[in-house]
Amino acid sequence: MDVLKKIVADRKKMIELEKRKNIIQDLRSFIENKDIDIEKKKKLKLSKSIKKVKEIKNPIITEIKPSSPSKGNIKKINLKDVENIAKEMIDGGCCGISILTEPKYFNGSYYNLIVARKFDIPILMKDFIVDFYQIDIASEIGANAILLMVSVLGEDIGEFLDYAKENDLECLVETHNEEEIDIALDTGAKIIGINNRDLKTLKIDLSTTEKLAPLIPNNKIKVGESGIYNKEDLNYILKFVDSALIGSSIMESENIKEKVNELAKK
Ligand SMILES: O=C(O)c1ccccc1NCC(=O)[C@H](O)[C@H](O)COP(=O)(O)O
Repeated sequence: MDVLKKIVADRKKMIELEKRKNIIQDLRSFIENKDIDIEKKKKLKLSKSIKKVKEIKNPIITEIKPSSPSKGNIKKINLKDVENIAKEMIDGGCCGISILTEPKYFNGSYYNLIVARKFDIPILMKDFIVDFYQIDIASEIGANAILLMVSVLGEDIGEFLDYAKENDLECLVETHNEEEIDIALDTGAKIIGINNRDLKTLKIDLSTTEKLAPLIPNNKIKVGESGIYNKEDLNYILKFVDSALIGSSIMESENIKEKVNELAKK
């Protein structure tokens, strides 16, 4: 079984457990104790932020990613660290923060998203969404956008987009090839991601963005994802898309604020 299939199979089992445990109740209590105005934060829009930042800086969505199947452990972090990392990313000039919430393979957590939610920055809930229940969670914890993967949802992705819209969530619709782009375009997705990482082999090929971006009309917001390590990689990717999603290289950095600042500077 390839990595993506394994992640998705495990995620489906975990979600059934989360439903049985009524995890939404626990998340609500945690939010209450943090005194965060979720309704106010939910008004932030990732799409708007990308467009606005693009005029002055490189619009980068920085990712809080403690571990991954390709890298293993990237940075061991607790909730206080998450808060500090989110602050450093914002001070460095990111246009949005992506937060991994998948626990088994990425060591992510819904609680990581909630503690970063104190800041006024659009937040993308990065998970392997296979069930509407996860969209309910994203909405409860104040995410502004969610990731929907064509490789996981196929043609069903339209229903997930509609349900996300009903919940006032923007969607980053992720694609890896021409067929997936056709599906994304058929659904009317507004923000389309191109992942440079082959999720079966985990190999990175930055030229995926160059090959696929011209297939997406320019009235869409295009995001190049994965494998961006330095300014040269970023400048190459931003020749074809509006924004870039960067995780590992920022998380591995000793000084996150400086690294984000260096990348975000035009
Ligand atoms: O990152 C992985 O190893 C991975 C493996 C299997 C499925 C998804 C995976 N990553 C998800 C992502 O799309 C990235 O976290 C994101 O684009 C940032 O990538 P990077 O800058 O290369 O960490």
